[in-house]
Amino acid sequence: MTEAAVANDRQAGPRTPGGGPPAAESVLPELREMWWETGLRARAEAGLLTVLAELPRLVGAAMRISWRADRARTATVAAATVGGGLLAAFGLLATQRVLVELFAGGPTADKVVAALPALAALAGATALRAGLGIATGYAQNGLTPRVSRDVERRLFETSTAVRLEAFDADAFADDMERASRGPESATGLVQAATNLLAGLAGLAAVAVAVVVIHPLLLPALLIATLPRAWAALRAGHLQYRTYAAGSVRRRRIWILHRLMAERVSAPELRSYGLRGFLLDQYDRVMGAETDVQLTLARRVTTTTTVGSLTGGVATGAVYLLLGLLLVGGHIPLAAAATCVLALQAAQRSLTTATTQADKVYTEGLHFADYTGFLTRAAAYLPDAAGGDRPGPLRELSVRHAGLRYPGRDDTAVRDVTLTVRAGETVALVGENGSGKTSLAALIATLRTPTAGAVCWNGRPLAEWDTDDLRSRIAVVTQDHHRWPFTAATNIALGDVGGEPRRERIEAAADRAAAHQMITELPYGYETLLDRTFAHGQDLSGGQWQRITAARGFLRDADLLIMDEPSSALDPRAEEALFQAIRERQGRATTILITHRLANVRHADRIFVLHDGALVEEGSHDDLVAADGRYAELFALQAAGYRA
Ligand SMILES: Nc1ncnc2c1ncn2[C@@H]1O[C@H](COP(=O)(O)OP(=O)(O)OP(=O)(O)O)[C@@H](O)[C@H]1O
Repeated sequence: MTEAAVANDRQAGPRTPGGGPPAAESVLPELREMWWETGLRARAEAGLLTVLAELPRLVGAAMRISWRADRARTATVAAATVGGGLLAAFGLLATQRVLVELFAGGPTADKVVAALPALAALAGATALRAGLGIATGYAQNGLTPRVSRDVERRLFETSTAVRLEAFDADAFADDMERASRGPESATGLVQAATNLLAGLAGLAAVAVAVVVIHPLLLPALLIATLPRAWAALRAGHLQYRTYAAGSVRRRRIWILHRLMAERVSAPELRSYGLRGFLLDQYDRVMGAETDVQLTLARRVTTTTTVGSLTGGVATGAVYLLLGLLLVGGHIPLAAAATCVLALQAAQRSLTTATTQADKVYTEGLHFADYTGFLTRAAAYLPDAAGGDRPGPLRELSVRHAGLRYPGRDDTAVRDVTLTVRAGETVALVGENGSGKTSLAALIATLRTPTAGAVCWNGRPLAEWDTDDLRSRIAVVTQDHHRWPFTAATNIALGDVGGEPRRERIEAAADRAAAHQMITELPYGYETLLDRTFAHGQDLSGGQWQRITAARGFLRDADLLIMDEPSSALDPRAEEALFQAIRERQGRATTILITHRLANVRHADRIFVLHDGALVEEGSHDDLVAADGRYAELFALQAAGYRA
C-alpha cells in the first residue's frame, strides 16, 4: 500500500454499507484525526530550504535548553567544538607545510629535518583535537541526563497543575501524549545540534585552509561535496515524511499492541475468542506498514545512489582541475596534495553536518510539540495561589450552579441551588447521567461552574485558597485510582501532609471494613497492590473499594464526598461502611452519592437530580410521601427485594 493509499484509508474509514458504525469484523474503527497529525504533515511538506532556514533557530533553542540544564558542561562542549574546528584548520595548514618541505629539492634527511617543526605542530594539533573530542564526549554524557530531567520535570509540573477541564479537551490529551516525547527530543536536539556545529566547524576549517592554499580550490570543494549533501538531506527528509504520514498506522499498531498484550483485555480476549480477529487486524496494518517501509527504502537508496554518483563525478572533475592547475604551474605539488586530503576531510565533515542537520530539524519539530504543549497548557493553569484560608465548614451552598462540559451541547448541571449545613449527611440521587458526579465535582473544587457559584461559608470557592480548601474536603471518587503502592500507602495517600502513623491508617481501614482483609494479605499492610512489582498482589473490585473508602476516612475531613462507595461491596462490608458514614452525622458533613436507595434513608436530606436539574429535595419520608421521582425509584428497588 502506498502512503497515499494509507492516507485514503484513514480518510475513508471502515464503514458498514448502511453508513452506520464500523463493522467489527472488517477493520479497526476509524481513528479520529489528531490535531498534531495535521500539523505534522504540514511541517513534513516543508522543502529543503525550509529545513535549512529553520536550523539557526533550532540550534539556538538547543543551546538554550542545554545552558539551562548545565552551564559548565554546555560551555565545555561549545569551547571544545570551536577549538576542534580551529585545530582542524591548523592541522591542514601544518600538513601542507610538511609536504612543502618534503617535496622541496635536496637530500631526504635534510628535508625530514626541515619538516620536523611542522610535523611536531601537526602531531600536537592532532593530539589536542583528540583530547577535545574526549572532553566533548564526557561533557555530553553528563549533559544528556540533565537535559532530559529538566525537560521531563517541566512537563510533569504542568501536567499535574492544570485544571481538570484540560483533560476534557481532546486536543489536550493528544497534545500531552505528543509532548511526552519532549525529553527524548530535547536530548536528541542538543546532541544533534552539537554534532552539527562540530561538522560545520570542520567544514569551515577545511574551507579556510583551502582558501589559504589557493582560493580557486574553494568552489572546487563545494562542487565536490554538494551532491552528497543534497542526497543526505533529501533521504532524511523522505524518512521524516514517511514517519509523519504513518502516524495513524502507528497508532493503530499501538492500540493493537495494547489489546493483545495487556492484562486488562486478556480475559475478554479469551472468553470471546478475539485472538484471530485481532491478529488479522495486526496483519493488515503491518502489511501496509511493511509496504510503506519498502517503498521508503527504495526511494532512499535511489536518492543516495544518485547523490553518490553525482558526487563521484564532481570529485573526479575536481581532481582533474587540480591536475590542470598543477601542470599549468598554478599551484605547487604540496598544495595539490593537501587539497586532496582537505577534500576527504570536507566530505567526512559534510556527512556529519548533513545527517545532523536533518536530525536537528526532525528533533526540533518534535521538541516544538513539547514547547507548544507547555504554551497551550498554560491556559489551563489555575490562577496563582491566593485567597483567604477557609475556616471549618459551617455552610455549603450551591447557588444557581451550572456545568457544561467542553464539546457538549447539553448541560450536565443546570441551575442547581441547595444548601448543606455543617454536620449534615446529604445524599445526591438520580438516574445514570443525571449530573450527580458532576455536581459533586463542582463542590469538591475539581471543576469550576460555568454558571452560578458554589460557596463555602457564604463565599465562592474561587475566593478561598484552593489548597487549603482541598485539605478540608475528602473525595472518594466513583472511578477511584488503583495506586501502585502498598496497602498502607494507598490509604496514607488520603492525607499526604499528615502524620503517617500506622494506628491512624488502621483506624481508617477499620471504618471502611478493610482492616481484616488487609491483615489477611501476604504482607499485611505492606503488601504491594500492583502485580507489576515483585510480590505484588491483586485485589478484587470490592477490596479495592474498601481501600479507597479508607483513604477517604483517613483525614476526617470537614466535608467527605463519597461517590458510589459501595457499588462492589458485599452486604456485610456495605453495612459497616454506612455505619461509619452515619457516625459522622452531626459531627462532620458528608455528601453521599449512591443508587442503593436503602442506604440513603438515614440521610438528613436527599437531593434528587434529573437531567442535571434538582427536581426534589427532602428527607426519605418526605420524598416517599411526595410520591414523586424518588418514591418511584425507591419502590422499584424495594419491589425487587420483596419479589
Ligand atoms: N468529562 C466529561 N465530558 C463530557 N461529558 C461528561 C463528562 N463527564 C460526564 N459527562 C456527561 O455529563 C452528564 C452527567 O454525568 P455525571 O457523571 O455527572 O452523571 P451521574 O449522575 O453521576 O451518572 P451515574 O449515575 O451514571 O454515575 C452525562 O450526560 C455525561 O455523559
